[in-house]
Amino acid sequence: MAVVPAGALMRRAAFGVAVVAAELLAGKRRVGLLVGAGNNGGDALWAGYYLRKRGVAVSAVLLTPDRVHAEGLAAFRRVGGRVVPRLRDVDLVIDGIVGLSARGPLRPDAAEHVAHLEAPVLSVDLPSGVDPDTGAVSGPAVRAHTTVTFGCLKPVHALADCGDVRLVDIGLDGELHGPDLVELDIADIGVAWPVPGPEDDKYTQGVTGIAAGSATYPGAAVLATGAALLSTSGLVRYAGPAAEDVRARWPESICTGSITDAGRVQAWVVGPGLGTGLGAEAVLRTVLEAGVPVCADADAITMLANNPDLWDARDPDTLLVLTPHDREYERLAGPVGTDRVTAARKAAERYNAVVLLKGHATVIAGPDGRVLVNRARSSWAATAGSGDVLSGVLGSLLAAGLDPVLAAGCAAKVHALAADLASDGAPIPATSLLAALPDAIRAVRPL
Ligand SMILES: NC(=O)C1=CN([C@@H]2O[C@H](COP(=O)(O)OP(=O)(O)OC[C@H]3O[C@@H](n4cnc5c(N)ncnc54)[C@H](O)[C@@H]3O)[C@@H](O)[C@H]2O)[C@@H](O)CC1
Ligand SMILES: [K+]
Repeated sequence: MAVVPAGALMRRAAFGVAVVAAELLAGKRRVGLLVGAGNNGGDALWAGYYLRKRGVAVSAVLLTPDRVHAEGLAAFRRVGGRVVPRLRDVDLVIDGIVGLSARGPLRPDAAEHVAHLEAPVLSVDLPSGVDPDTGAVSGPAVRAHTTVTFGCLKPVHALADCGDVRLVDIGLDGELHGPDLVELDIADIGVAWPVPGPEDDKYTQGVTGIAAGSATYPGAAVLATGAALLSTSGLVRYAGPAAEDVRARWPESICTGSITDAGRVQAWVVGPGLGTGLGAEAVLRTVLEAGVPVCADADAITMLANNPDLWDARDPDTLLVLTPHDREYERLAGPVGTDRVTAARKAAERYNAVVLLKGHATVIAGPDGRVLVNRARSSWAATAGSGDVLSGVLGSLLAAGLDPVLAAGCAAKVHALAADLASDGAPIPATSLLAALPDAIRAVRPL
């Protein structure tokens, strides 16, 4: 703002909104603006100005007429924009209610206008009512078909549903500091995913150990072992009471009934279906003492939360990835609350571990402060056994020697992708998600 003429950034932003609006209109001609008190409303008014100049009919509801962007309103009126009490018969709504300074849900009068909309909504910067920093929705909020944002993506775009997000360059290059959150894309994952080279054999690619399952829950062991087998070409060892079931389903795995004769591994997965009794505690202790990276999931997290003495089994330099859902997180570190990034960071720091907090937006925090986010495109992965598959994938990436934050990010993304591919619009069990892992890995691998 110090180096460009006053108002220039807003007009660039608004021009970007108008271009996307024209594209969404696809020849239709009536646009309605919802205009709030700040610069977000100013953007909407200026977008209305540019659309008017293209011959679009634009009407605007001023939610706070006494606090409106004065220049934007004057420009809008100059080209024949109309101020109306209520939007009627429009083909597209531009949401300029609140932007980056928003706090809390929509106020009742704004909520009332939004509740009756039938046309698709194009949100300026973010869907109003969604928290810009956390993506939390704590009351009425706009549901955006498309969001146009400026300069860089904000946390809300990675954490919440903003519809199709379009980024408009307004000339901030060089003025922005590095990102607070990173979302891995397919190319990042394709480059990182371990595949065998000409010099490799079954041992050089990392041996994954699976300490999971019980007489009651043998399926968790079968799913986690299968996921590890399908994710990399390294060997997989299973140790535990589900050895018979695992061997029957996965003859290529090496199965033993007890952790004590499992043999050497390069990483352990511990917890899925394991139970929380004394035997399970002994297994967890053995795994933590092994001095190799550990992915601790499900019952392992519960045991670590209930019995802090177990932490003493771990050499503090042993890499640990914890993969809690919200209830498991709560046992470890208290309620997650609405700020999932801060929650994941807090637990990562407290336990000197990588924390993968599961959710529609999965947040991964490293003890070094790095944070990755992966927003699933669907919710089909929210099914029983899905977490067992995730931990198996993650364990095999740890065994292959991937950095644990990267391993967690790659596992979360490929897991979500496998759910999408398997589902194709219908509910799926975790076995189908598992079966889709090879397709998901093929989809991220470079050509
Ligand atoms: N900072 C920049 O460089 C640029 C900012 N631009 C726009 O400016 C926006 C930020 O503008 P402002 O800082 O003026 O603030 P906003 O337009 O986000 O909010 C305006 C005011 O609304 C009130 N408010 C907060 N929460 C509310 C709620 N839940 N319901 C009703 N009212 C609420 C507050 O009094 C707040 O100050 C960005 O989102 C973007 O659209 C763009 O023009 C491009 C350049
Ligand atoms: K908005």
